[in-house]
Amino acid sequence: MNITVIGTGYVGLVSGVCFAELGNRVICVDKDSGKIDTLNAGGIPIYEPGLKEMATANRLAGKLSFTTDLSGAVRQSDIIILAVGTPPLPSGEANLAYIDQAAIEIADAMNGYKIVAVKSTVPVGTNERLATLMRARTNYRFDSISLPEFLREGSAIQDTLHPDRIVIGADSQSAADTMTLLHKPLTHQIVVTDIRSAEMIKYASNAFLATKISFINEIANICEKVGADVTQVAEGMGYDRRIGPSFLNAGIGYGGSCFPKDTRALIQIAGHVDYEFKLLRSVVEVNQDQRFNVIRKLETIFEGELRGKTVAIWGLAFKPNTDDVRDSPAIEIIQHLVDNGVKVRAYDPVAMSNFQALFGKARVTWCENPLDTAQDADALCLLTEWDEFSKIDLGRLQTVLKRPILIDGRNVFNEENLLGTEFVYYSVGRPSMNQGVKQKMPVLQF
Ligand SMILES: NC(=O)C1=CN([C@@H]2O[C@H](COP(=O)(O)OP(=O)(O)OC[C@H]3O[C@@H](n4cnc5c(N)ncnc54)[C@H](O)[C@@H]3O)[C@@H](O)[C@H]2O)C=CC1
Ligand SMILES: O=C(O)[C@H]1O[C@H](OP(=O)(O)OP(=O)(O)OC[C@H]2O[C@@H](n3ccc(=O)[nH]c3=O)[C@H](O)[C@@H]2O)[C@H](O)[C@@H](O)[C@@H]1O
Repeated sequence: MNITVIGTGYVGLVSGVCFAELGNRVICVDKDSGKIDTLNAGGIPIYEPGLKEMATANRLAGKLSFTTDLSGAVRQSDIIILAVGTPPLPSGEANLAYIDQAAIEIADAMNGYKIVAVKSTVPVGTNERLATLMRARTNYRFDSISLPEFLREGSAIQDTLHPDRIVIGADSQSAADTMTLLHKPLTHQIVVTDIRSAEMIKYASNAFLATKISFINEIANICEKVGADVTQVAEGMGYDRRIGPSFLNAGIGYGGSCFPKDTRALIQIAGHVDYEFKLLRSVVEVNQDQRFNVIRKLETIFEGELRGKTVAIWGLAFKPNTDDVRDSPAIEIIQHLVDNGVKVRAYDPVAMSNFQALFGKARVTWCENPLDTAQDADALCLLTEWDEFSKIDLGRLQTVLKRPILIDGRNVFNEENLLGTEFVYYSVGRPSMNQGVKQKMPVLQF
């Protein structure tokens, strides 16, 4: 099929490349000419394992091209996929300005029947509103499809080529059939729904996953007080097929461009129809507070006096295998530290320049590798579980730090790693793992 994908962020680029990989002819469009130039020169504007190789192969095979010419691309295609950003407004609502603009541009470029599918995450009712917007500008017939995306950054190709399910929201049977045919090589688990339900499935899925994370983080916080180990608790829970083992890793809370944005947007969507989503409000609140446990642990160790201390930070991306720092918990943690007179030394294997662009280069010492970062620091905080960090020899690390203090925000290290070291070690919800920490568990009263 001939497909145009509009927007070359994570979603647009990965789905465009994967549709080409499946044998379709794909044109990826972006209004950012810098991104298109990079793509045409064989580069990739995001860090995503395996994407560059697959994009290059399909581009050289003539199945994939990149352009800023939206109308030219639309005219050559039967299916238009919208994958532009829907970032949050200060109110928490999704900013639909980009998608509205793209829909207008598509309508103005129409030259015959097309399917217009929205992969961007949009509030319930948006597809209908976009269709109205387009119908006011074109007499050509088109069908709207809600095509929510469930890929994760860092494993985006695997998630796209082997999805758990594909959701197609449609009000036209023939358009639903065409989209089913397009996705058939990927999975048999194709769910066709009405458009509003498809839009809701996306928000409900992200909100549920965020709920799992905040739930296990609260369990971890209680574990720290009652002397249980959250990793054992999560394992024991996860064998129950009704619960499942994934998304039960306690840590510093979720970040990224989607969970924080989509949970807030769903609260707003509910609010617009006079429903207070109390559970989701708490999920957001718990998540917001969880990152400050790192600071609270530092304060406990330094008896409230952080000013003048040097703290090393390992990891700036919101998760490993991505250079994305949007809503990364590291931002607020570092902000709090520098605001309170702490000298911060930071390192991330791939996300450093994106972090600097967002946070500014001043006020932090940027380092070249994990050990250089830890040099003469009073404490080290691990915020992203990159493989590079888990492979570090803690015996060696101990010798470069001024004081062997390690706050492991992602439960990366185990007892074996710590054996023979003198680390003051705190992790998340694993009080029995705490080393060198004077902490007496209370006698539990019933
Ligand atoms: N990042 C992710 O992992 C996932 C994102 N989503 C959703 O997918 C959507 C896109 O997200 P990202 O890929 O992260 O977006 P992004 O913000 O990284 O990229 C969007 C791209 O669209 C381009 N764009 C905006 N308006 C345009 C126009 N009129 N014409 C051509 N290009 C235009 C921008 O220049 C930008 O390059 C969002 O709604 C997001 O919530 C859904 C699942 C996963
Ligand atoms: O809508 C989206 O954009 C995407 O959002 C998430 O994908 P992503 O944000 O790329 O990454 P995740 O792997 O879900 O991690 C999100 C955050 O949760 C944290 N997390 C995840 C899992 C866990 O057990 N514990 C935990 O703290 C991660 O560290 C990270 O900060 C969803 O997993 C995707 O299905 C969805 O398509």
